Amino acid sequence: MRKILLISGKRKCGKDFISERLLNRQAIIVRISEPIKREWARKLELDINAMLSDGPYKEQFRRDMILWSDEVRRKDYGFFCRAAMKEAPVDTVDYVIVSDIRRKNDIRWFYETYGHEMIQTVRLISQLETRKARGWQFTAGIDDVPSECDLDDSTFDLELVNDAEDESGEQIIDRLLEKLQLN
Ligand SMILES: Nc1ncnc2c1ncn2[C@@H]1O[C@H](COP(=O)(O)OP(=O)(O)OP(=O)(O)O)[C@@H](O)[C@H]1O
Repeated sequence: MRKILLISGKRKCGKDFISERLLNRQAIIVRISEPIKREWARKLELDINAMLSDGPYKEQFRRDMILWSDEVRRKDYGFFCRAAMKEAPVDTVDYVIVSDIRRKNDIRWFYETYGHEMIQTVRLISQLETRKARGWQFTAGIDDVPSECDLDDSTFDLELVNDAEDESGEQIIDRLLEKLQLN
């Protein structure tokens, strides 16, 4: 593993979309939300595949998962970062893309665990209109809590606007690779 990309951004700004288009470059995607969803699915006997997909199924559990995972994080802020990295075959690839960075403590855990040289932070930004067109609507308890807002005042190695609809994602991926010099 040579580099870890930590990708953050508000809901529907394209974190999964962009991460998936980076995949053919000796990379895997790691999602911090995965161990959370697995545990939740096990406890409540939910459909784990629907929970992991980007469809609407997971949305009905989002608020409760935030509350429960915050409780776990209060005792151990790196718990889910550690679990997600442990589950993934990170040593078989050059690049690890963490596609759902949401908190300052997530970034802190990666810096502390892997060192600053290995980490690049990326913030995706989309206008409200774009996010609405992609299905986002403001939800109290989700859009106004730390899991969505903690990184609003942070700085990143790279901020990238993802407003243009570009099914191949090629333009934005080229800009990302060029800026981060990952080619
Ligand atoms: N540049 C783009 N061109 C075309 N469609 C896009 C682009 N970026 C994102 N989308 C589409 O917008 C929708 C939301 O993107 P995505 O699921 O990646 O967002 P997200 O940031 O991961 O959201 P969440 O935080 O809710 O999981 C998806 O249907 C995706 O295909």
